[in-house]
Amino acid sequence: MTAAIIDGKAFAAGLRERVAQRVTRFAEQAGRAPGLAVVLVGDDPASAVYVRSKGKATKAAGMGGIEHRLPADVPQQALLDLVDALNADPAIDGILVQLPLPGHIDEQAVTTRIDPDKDVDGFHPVNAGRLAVGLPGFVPCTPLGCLMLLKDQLGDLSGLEAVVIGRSNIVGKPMAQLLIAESCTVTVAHSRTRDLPSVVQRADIVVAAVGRPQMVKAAWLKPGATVIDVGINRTPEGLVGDVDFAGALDVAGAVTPVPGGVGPMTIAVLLRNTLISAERRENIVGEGAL
Ligand SMILES: Nc1nc2c(c(=O)[nH]1)N[C@@H](CN(C=O)c1ccc(C(=O)N[C@@H](CCC(=O)O)C(=O)O)cc1)CN2
Repeated sequence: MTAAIIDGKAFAAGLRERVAQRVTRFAEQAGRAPGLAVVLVGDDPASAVYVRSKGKATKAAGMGGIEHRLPADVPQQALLDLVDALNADPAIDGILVQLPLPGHIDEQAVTTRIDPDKDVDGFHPVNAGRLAVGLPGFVPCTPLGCLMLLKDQLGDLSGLEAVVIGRSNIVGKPMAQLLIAESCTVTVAHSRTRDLPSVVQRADIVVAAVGRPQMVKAAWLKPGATVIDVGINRTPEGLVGDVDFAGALDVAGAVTPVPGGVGPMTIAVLLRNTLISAERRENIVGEGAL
Protein backbone atom coordinates (compact mmCIF):
# COMPACT_ATOMS: atom_id res chain seq x y z
CA MET A 1 0.00 0.00 0.00
CA THR A 2 1.39 3.39 -0.97
CA ALA A 3 -1.63 5.71 -1.12
CA ALA A 4 -2.65 8.09 1.65
CA ILE A 5 -6.21 7.54 2.86
CA ILE A 6 -8.11 10.84 2.82
CA ASP A 7 -10.02 11.10 6.09
CA GLY A 8 -13.26 12.84 5.08
CA LYS A 9 -14.82 12.10 8.46
CA ALA A 10 -12.11 14.06 10.30
CA PHE A 11 -12.15 16.92 7.77
CA ALA A 12 -15.95 17.14 8.03
CA ALA A 13 -15.73 17.26 11.84
CA GLY A 14 -13.31 20.20 11.59
CA LEU A 15 -15.59 22.02 9.15
CA ARG A 16 -18.63 21.46 11.40
CA GLU A 17 -16.65 22.91 14.31
CA ARG A 18 -15.63 26.01 12.31
CA VAL A 19 -19.26 26.48 11.24
CA ALA A 20 -20.44 26.18 14.87
CA GLN A 21 -18.00 28.88 15.98
CA ARG A 22 -19.24 31.26 13.27
CA VAL A 23 -22.87 30.41 14.10
CA THR A 24 -22.24 31.68 17.65
CA ARG A 25 -21.02 35.03 16.29
CA PHE A 26 -23.91 35.17 13.81
CA ALA A 27 -26.46 34.61 16.59
CA GLU A 28 -24.89 37.37 18.73
CA GLN A 29 -25.17 39.85 15.87
CA ALA A 30 -28.48 38.79 14.31
CA GLY A 31 -30.29 37.91 17.54
CA ARG A 32 -31.36 34.60 16.08
CA ALA A 33 -29.87 31.30 14.89
CA PRO A 34 -29.66 30.30 11.21
CA GLY A 35 -32.67 28.15 10.28
CA LEU A 36 -32.69 25.09 8.01
CA ALA A 37 -35.88 23.34 6.85
CA VAL A 38 -35.50 19.75 5.65
CA VAL A 39 -38.39 18.08 3.83
CA LEU A 40 -38.63 14.29 3.62
CA VAL A 41 -41.28 12.70 1.39
CA GLY A 42 -42.02 9.02 1.90
CA ASP A 43 -40.19 6.36 3.87
CA ASP A 44 -37.02 5.48 1.96
CA PRO A 45 -34.83 4.11 4.79
CA ALA A 46 -31.53 5.63 3.58
CA SER A 47 -33.17 9.06 3.10
CA ALA A 48 -34.65 8.83 6.61
CA VAL A 49 -31.16 8.18 8.03
CA TYR A 50 -29.65 11.12 6.11
CA VAL A 51 -32.46 13.47 7.20
CA ARG A 52 -32.02 12.41 10.82
CA SER A 53 -28.26 13.02 10.57
CA LYS A 54 -28.90 16.46 9.07
CA GLY A 55 -31.23 17.34 11.94
CA LYS A 56 -28.69 16.23 14.56
CA ALA A 57 -25.80 18.05 12.85
CA THR A 58 -27.89 21.22 12.47
CA LYS A 59 -28.66 21.33 16.19
CA ALA A 60 -25.08 20.43 17.19
CA ALA A 61 -23.87 23.44 15.14
CA GLY A 62 -26.25 25.73 17.07
CA MET A 63 -28.69 26.19 14.20
CA GLY A 64 -32.45 25.85 14.18
CA GLY A 65 -33.64 22.78 12.31
CA ILE A 66 -37.20 22.10 11.22
CA GLU A 67 -38.13 18.75 9.71
CA HIS A 68 -41.24 18.28 7.57
CA ARG A 69 -42.30 14.69 6.85
CA LEU A 70 -44.85 14.09 4.13
CA PRO A 71 -46.41 10.76 3.14
CA ALA A 72 -45.13 8.96 0.01
CA ASP A 73 -48.42 9.62 -1.82
CA VAL A 74 -48.54 13.36 -1.08
CA PRO A 75 -49.82 15.30 -4.12
CA GLN A 76 -47.08 17.31 -5.84
CA GLN A 77 -49.08 20.51 -5.30
CA ALA A 78 -49.05 20.02 -1.51
CA LEU A 79 -45.25 19.74 -1.60
CA LEU A 80 -45.00 22.88 -3.76
CA ASP A 81 -47.30 24.71 -1.32
CA LEU A 82 -45.00 23.74 1.56
CA VAL A 83 -41.96 25.02 -0.37
CA ASP A 84 -43.82 28.30 -1.02
CA ALA A 85 -44.52 28.66 2.71
CA LEU A 86 -40.86 28.01 3.57
CA ASN A 87 -39.73 30.49 0.90
CA ALA A 88 -41.89 33.13 2.63
CA ASP A 89 -40.79 32.29 6.20
CA PRO A 90 -38.20 34.86 7.40
CA ALA A 91 -36.82 32.46 10.05
CA ILE A 92 -35.79 29.95 7.35
CA ASP A 93 -32.43 30.56 5.64
CA GLY A 94 -32.07 27.21 3.93
CA ILE A 95 -34.54 24.80 2.34
CA LEU A 96 -33.71 21.26 1.34
CA VAL A 97 -36.01 18.62 -0.14
CA GLN A 98 -34.39 15.23 0.34
CA LEU A 99 -33.86 13.26 -2.91
CA PRO A 100 -34.89 10.92 -4.39
CA LEU A 101 -38.59 11.84 -4.45
CA PRO A 102 -41.38 9.33 -5.15
CA GLY A 103 -41.93 8.67 -8.87
CA HIS A 104 -45.14 10.73 -9.23
CA ILE A 105 -43.34 13.93 -8.20
CA ASP A 106 -41.33 15.94 -10.74
CA GLU A 107 -38.02 16.62 -8.95
CA GLN A 108 -37.15 19.46 -11.29
CA ALA A 109 -40.48 21.22 -10.54
CA VAL A 110 -39.76 20.98 -6.80
CA THR A 111 -36.11 22.10 -6.84
CA THR A 112 -37.00 24.96 -9.20
CA ARG A 113 -39.71 26.14 -6.78
CA ILE A 114 -37.20 26.76 -3.97
CA ASP A 115 -36.07 30.40 -3.66
CA PRO A 116 -32.54 30.33 -5.21
CA ASP A 117 -31.29 32.41 -2.28
CA LYS A 118 -32.46 29.73 0.20
CA ASP A 119 -31.38 26.83 -2.04
CA VAL A 120 -28.61 25.49 0.21
CA ASP A 121 -28.48 22.28 -1.88
CA GLY A 122 -27.47 24.37 -4.90
CA PHE A 123 -29.76 22.39 -7.21
CA HIS A 124 -31.81 25.32 -8.59
CA PRO A 125 -30.97 26.19 -12.24
CA VAL A 126 -30.20 29.76 -11.12
CA ASN A 127 -27.45 28.44 -8.82
CA ALA A 128 -26.19 26.06 -11.53
CA GLY A 129 -25.94 29.11 -13.82
CA ARG A 130 -24.21 31.19 -11.16
CA LEU A 131 -21.62 28.43 -10.71
CA ALA A 132 -21.10 28.16 -14.47
CA VAL A 133 -20.38 31.89 -14.87
CA GLY A 134 -18.51 32.38 -11.59
CA LEU A 135 -21.13 34.37 -9.65
CA PRO A 136 -21.71 33.85 -5.91
CA GLY A 137 -24.50 31.39 -5.23
CA PHE A 138 -24.87 27.98 -3.67
CA VAL A 139 -22.81 25.01 -4.85
CA PRO A 140 -24.13 21.44 -4.36
CA CYS A 141 -22.76 20.01 -1.11
CA THR A 142 -21.17 16.78 -2.34
CA PRO A 143 -19.01 18.26 -5.13
CA LEU A 144 -18.02 21.23 -2.96
CA GLY A 145 -17.00 18.73 -0.25
CA CYS A 146 -14.92 16.83 -2.84
CA LEU A 147 -13.19 20.06 -3.87
CA MET A 148 -12.36 20.89 -0.25
CA LEU A 149 -10.77 17.46 0.22
CA LEU A 150 -8.80 17.84 -3.03
CA LYS A 151 -7.46 21.29 -2.09
CA ASP A 152 -6.56 20.08 1.40
CA GLN A 153 -4.65 17.17 -0.14
CA LEU A 154 -3.02 18.85 -3.15
CA GLY A 155 -3.06 22.61 -2.53
CA ASP A 156 -3.10 24.45 -5.87
CA LEU A 157 -4.93 22.39 -8.49
CA SER A 158 -4.13 24.56 -11.49
CA GLY A 159 -2.92 22.76 -14.59
CA LEU A 160 -3.83 19.31 -13.28
CA GLU A 161 -5.68 16.81 -15.51
CA ALA A 162 -9.01 15.92 -13.87
CA VAL A 163 -11.42 13.23 -15.03
CA VAL A 164 -14.94 13.30 -13.59
CA ILE A 165 -16.80 10.04 -14.21
CA GLY A 166 -20.53 10.77 -14.19
CA ARG A 167 -22.53 13.70 -15.56
CA SER A 168 -25.38 14.11 -13.05
CA ASN A 169 -26.72 17.58 -12.27
CA ILE A 170 -26.04 16.96 -8.58
CA VAL A 171 -22.42 15.77 -8.68
CA GLY A 172 -20.74 15.33 -12.08
CA LYS A 173 -21.63 18.62 -13.77
CA PRO A 174 -21.03 20.92 -10.76
CA MET A 175 -17.81 19.01 -9.95
CA ALA A 176 -16.55 19.70 -13.47
CA GLN A 177 -17.45 23.40 -13.11
CA LEU A 178 -15.61 23.65 -9.79
CA LEU A 179 -12.49 22.01 -11.25
CA ILE A 180 -12.58 24.31 -14.30
CA ALA A 181 -12.73 27.27 -11.89
CA GLU A 182 -9.56 25.87 -10.25
CA SER A 183 -7.87 25.88 -13.69
CA CYS A 184 -7.78 22.10 -14.07
CA THR A 185 -8.02 20.51 -17.50
CA VAL A 186 -11.31 18.67 -17.12
CA THR A 187 -12.79 15.68 -18.93
CA VAL A 188 -16.31 14.50 -18.07
CA ALA A 189 -16.67 10.79 -18.82
CA HIS A 190 -19.97 8.90 -18.85
CA SER A 191 -21.67 5.71 -20.00
CA ARG A 192 -21.01 6.49 -23.69
CA THR A 193 -17.33 7.35 -23.21
CA ARG A 194 -15.13 5.21 -25.43
CA ASP A 195 -12.14 3.49 -23.78
CA LEU A 196 -12.74 4.82 -20.27
CA PRO A 197 -9.60 3.13 -18.87
CA SER A 198 -7.32 5.16 -21.15
CA VAL A 199 -9.23 8.38 -20.35
CA VAL A 200 -8.77 7.73 -16.61
CA GLN A 201 -5.10 6.78 -17.15
CA ARG A 202 -4.11 10.38 -17.91
CA ALA A 203 -5.82 11.88 -14.84
CA ASP A 204 -3.98 13.44 -11.92
CA ILE A 205 -7.42 13.71 -10.25
CA VAL A 206 -10.19 11.14 -10.64
CA VAL A 207 -13.67 11.84 -9.27
CA ALA A 208 -15.87 8.74 -9.59
CA ALA A 209 -19.62 9.40 -9.34
CA VAL A 210 -21.29 6.67 -11.38
CA GLY A 211 -23.11 4.56 -8.79
CA ARG A 212 -21.57 1.27 -9.99
CA PRO A 213 -19.78 -0.76 -7.30
CA GLN A 214 -15.97 -0.84 -7.72
CA MET A 215 -16.19 -0.03 -11.43
CA VAL A 216 -12.95 1.98 -11.51
CA LYS A 217 -10.06 -0.48 -11.50
CA ALA A 218 -6.60 0.08 -10.05
CA ALA A 219 -5.01 -0.71 -13.44
CA TRP A 220 -6.80 2.32 -14.97
CA LEU A 221 -5.15 4.78 -12.57
CA LYS A 222 -2.08 6.87 -13.23
CA PRO A 223 0.45 6.13 -10.45
CA GLY A 224 0.19 8.83 -7.79
CA ALA A 225 -3.29 10.03 -8.86
CA THR A 226 -5.66 11.49 -6.27
CA VAL A 227 -8.90 9.50 -6.30
CA ILE A 228 -12.18 10.84 -4.91
CA ASP A 229 -14.87 8.17 -4.63
CA VAL A 230 -18.43 9.57 -4.48
CA GLY A 231 -20.13 6.17 -4.83
CA ILE A 232 -22.30 4.77 -2.04
CA ASN A 233 -23.32 1.29 -3.19
CA ARG A 234 -25.02 -1.15 -0.86
CA THR A 235 -23.87 -4.67 -1.81
CA PRO A 236 -24.18 -8.05 -0.05
CA GLU A 237 -20.55 -7.47 1.05
CA GLY A 238 -21.48 -4.11 2.60
CA LEU A 239 -21.12 -0.48 1.58
CA VAL A 240 -18.63 0.05 -1.28
CA GLY A 241 -17.68 2.93 -3.53
CA ASP A 242 -17.31 3.23 -7.31
CA VAL A 243 -13.56 2.53 -7.05
CA ASP A 244 -11.70 -0.71 -6.29
CA PHE A 245 -10.37 0.78 -3.04
CA ALA A 246 -8.03 -2.08 -2.08
CA GLY A 247 -6.42 -2.05 -5.54
CA ALA A 248 -6.25 1.74 -5.68
CA LEU A 249 -4.22 1.81 -2.46
CA ASP A 250 -1.30 0.25 -4.36
CA VAL A 251 -1.34 2.72 -7.27
CA ALA A 252 -2.91 6.04 -6.24
CA GLY A 253 -1.21 8.83 -4.32
CA ALA A 254 -4.31 9.37 -2.18
CA VAL A 255 -7.81 7.94 -2.12
CA THR A 256 -11.04 8.52 -0.22
CA PRO A 257 -12.55 5.49 1.57
CA VAL A 258 -16.23 4.51 1.54
CA PRO A 259 -17.59 4.97 4.15
CA GLY A 260 -15.75 7.85 5.80
CA GLY A 261 -14.62 9.80 2.74
CA VAL A 262 -16.91 12.04 0.72
CA GLY A 263 -20.20 11.10 2.48
CA PRO A 264 -19.60 12.98 5.76
CA MET A 265 -18.59 16.09 3.79
CA THR A 266 -22.09 16.37 2.29
CA ILE A 267 -23.73 17.24 5.61
CA ALA A 268 -20.85 19.44 6.83
CA VAL A 269 -21.05 21.53 3.63
CA LEU A 270 -24.83 21.76 4.02
CA LEU A 271 -24.28 23.45 7.40
CA ARG A 272 -21.72 25.78 5.81
CA ASN A 273 -24.13 26.73 3.02
CA THR A 274 -26.93 27.36 5.53
CA LEU A 275 -24.72 29.63 7.64
CA ILE A 276 -23.62 31.55 4.54
CA SER A 277 -27.25 31.95 3.49
CA ALA A 278 -28.15 33.34 6.91
CA GLU A 279 -25.19 35.76 6.85
CA ARG A 280 -26.14 37.02 3.38
CA ARG A 281 -29.78 37.46 4.33
CA GLU A 282 -28.82 39.46 7.45
CA ASN A 283 -26.00 41.39 5.70
CA ILE A 284 -23.49 40.03 8.22
CA VAL A 285 -19.87 39.59 7.14
CA GLY A 286 -18.76 36.25 8.58
CA GLU A 287 -15.28 36.06 10.07
CA GLY A 288 -13.11 32.96 10.14
CA ALA A 289 -12.40 30.66 7.20
CA LEU A 290 -14.82 27.86 6.44
N1 LIG B 1 -31.54 17.05 -1.20
C1 LIG B 1 -30.50 16.20 -1.24
N2 LIG B 1 -30.71 14.89 -1.42
C2 LIG B 1 -29.63 14.06 -1.47
C3 LIG B 1 -28.30 14.54 -1.30
C4 LIG B 1 -28.12 15.93 -1.14
O1 LIG B 1 -26.98 16.45 -1.04
N3 LIG B 1 -29.24 16.72 -1.10
N4 LIG B 1 -27.24 13.65 -1.24
C5 LIG B 1 -27.48 12.23 -1.10
C6 LIG B 1 -27.68 11.73 0.29
N5 LIG B 1 -26.96 12.42 1.37
C7 LIG B 1 -27.45 13.59 1.84
O2 LIG B 1 -28.55 13.96 1.61
C8 LIG B 1 -25.87 11.80 2.06
C9 LIG B 1 -25.27 10.67 1.57
C10 LIG B 1 -24.25 10.02 2.30
C11 LIG B 1 -23.83 10.53 3.51
C12 LIG B 1 -22.82 9.84 4.35
O3 LIG B 1 -22.37 10.36 5.33
N6 LIG B 1 -22.47 8.59 4.01
C13 LIG B 1 -21.65 7.75 4.83
C14 LIG B 1 -22.22 6.35 4.80
C15 LIG B 1 -23.54 6.30 5.49
C16 LIG B 1 -24.37 5.10 5.08
O4 LIG B 1 -24.16 4.04 5.64
O5 LIG B 1 -25.25 5.27 4.21
C17 LIG B 1 -20.22 7.72 4.31
O6 LIG B 1 -20.03 7.77 3.09
O7 LIG B 1 -19.31 7.63 5.13
C18 LIG B 1 -24.42 11.67 3.99
C19 LIG B 1 -25.44 12.29 3.28
C20 LIG B 1 -28.73 11.84 -1.91
N7 LIG B 1 -29.83 12.72 -1.63
